[in-house]
Amino acid sequence: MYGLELENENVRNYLNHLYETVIVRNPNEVEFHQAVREVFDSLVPVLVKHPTYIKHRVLDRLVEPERLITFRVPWVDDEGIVQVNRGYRVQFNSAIGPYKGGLRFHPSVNTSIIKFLGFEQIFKNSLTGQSIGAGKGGSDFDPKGKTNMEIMRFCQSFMTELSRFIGPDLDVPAGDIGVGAREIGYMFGQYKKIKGAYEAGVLTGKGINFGGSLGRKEATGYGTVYFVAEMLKENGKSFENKTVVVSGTGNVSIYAMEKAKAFGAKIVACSDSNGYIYDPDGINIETVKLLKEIENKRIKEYIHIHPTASYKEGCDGIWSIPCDIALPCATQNELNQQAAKLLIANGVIAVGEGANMPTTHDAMAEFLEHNVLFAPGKAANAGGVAVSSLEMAQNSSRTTWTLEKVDSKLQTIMKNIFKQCMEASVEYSVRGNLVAGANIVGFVKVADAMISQGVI
Ligand SMILES: NC(=O)C1=CN([C@@H]2O[C@H](COP(=O)(O)OP(=O)(O)OC[C@H]3O[C@@H](n4cnc5c(N)ncnc54)[C@H](O)[C@@H]3O)[C@@H](O)[C@H]2O)C=CC1
Ligand SMILES: O=C(O)CCC(=O)C(=O)O
Repeated sequence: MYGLELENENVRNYLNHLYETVIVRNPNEVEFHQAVREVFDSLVPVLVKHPTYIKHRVLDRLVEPERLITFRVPWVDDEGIVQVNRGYRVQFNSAIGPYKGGLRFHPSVNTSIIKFLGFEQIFKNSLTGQSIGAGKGGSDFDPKGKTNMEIMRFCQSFMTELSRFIGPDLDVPAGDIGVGAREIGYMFGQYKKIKGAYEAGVLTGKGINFGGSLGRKEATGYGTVYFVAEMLKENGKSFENKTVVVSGTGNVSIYAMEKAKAFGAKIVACSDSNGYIYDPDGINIETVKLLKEIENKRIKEYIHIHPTASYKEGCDGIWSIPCDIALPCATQNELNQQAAKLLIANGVIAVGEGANMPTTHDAMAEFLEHNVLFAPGKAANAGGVAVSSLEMAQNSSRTTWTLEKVDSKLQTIMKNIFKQCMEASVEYSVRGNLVAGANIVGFVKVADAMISQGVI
């Protein structure tokens, strides 16, 4: 017993020291520090049991991206004025496959955001069971208020530079915040023009008529709900007749709402970056799709179509609405400790992260302490990148699968992820702690591959 405590302490010291090094080497990158801290916290028992990971300095290597590329993105707006943004691609880890991860266009994008997202992607992509490494990228470009032609010119300029660094067997970007099928289409067109070849597998999330996969658009949101459904089932519960609050009204949120509703839940609230709507009768998802996917309007317009609903400015208030299940699906650190306390006081039974790191460290601790079922983003939102990998498989074999086939594979993948996370939580004596389970399973596969491939 004493021996184990000593080993635990040695491992903790090693991790604390490494964490300090990460802070010193990556100053001011607070989101990246947060993502690293969460993973380190979970890995103590793994390193105690398998000191070989320390001997091979796997974590020391893992926290250092293989490559971080930044570049200038000049473009001309509709007034003929030259604008300049900054582009990023982090190629974090290629131990188990080509770099894979989305592109985010949002004014908040900086090195810290891109690195935290790329770091998360290592474990997430590993969890999918597919052969995909980890990358992430984007730009501080703000798509809000830009015309279609401005978006196209920006995407073309962005891809002109990015095209030097990507390829179907090298690095395969996709969408994220601010990047959907339209942007992927413009970037794909530019890549094709530059390369003079039709390399369908260079991007995923493409339009269905030029190599995109059926079911990719829905995959992240549906996958999140499939994962949460497994977590509820394990605890003798389900979505049936539950009240659900979902933040965001983007790609992930809309399809999480759609699947949760199909599973018998009532969605009472959703948001955008300006505010949130509350509809005690249940949100009409077709109206949300119309406003957001077709008309590109703010969510406050919803109340003009459904007068039973109300609208409030500001996004944080959404967590004060009583619900059984909360699905944060908008952005990082959108659910803080105060919000967690409110949700708990109002009787929340489960939280599923559709977004990447939407829950702050303190808020997550609050949920775990109060036995709220908690599905971490790395596991719960892995369905998107998993179906991206299925898109790559279809592109390589020049085939197109039916929606039923893709969705059935997605369900199997999400069930497997849940099962593995659960089993790891049991093996390492933290039964039901899926944060630890996800970090452990995601880590072990990549770590073993890194050791097998030598010091590179
Ligand atoms: N698109 C995908 O396949 C995947 C996305 N994710 C994550 O899911 C989250 C949402 O991504 P998407 O739905 O693709 O993006 P999106 O651009 O389609 O939608 C983002 C939504 O979040 C809202 N939002 C943005 N900033 C906000 C803020 N500061 N406060 C409140 N709301 C805000 C926007 O108004 C919008 O409704 C992100 O964290 C992303 O990294 C994770 C896995 C895959
Ligand atoms: O589909 C992909 O490649 C990436 C999805 C993504 O960016 C994510 O999982 O956060």
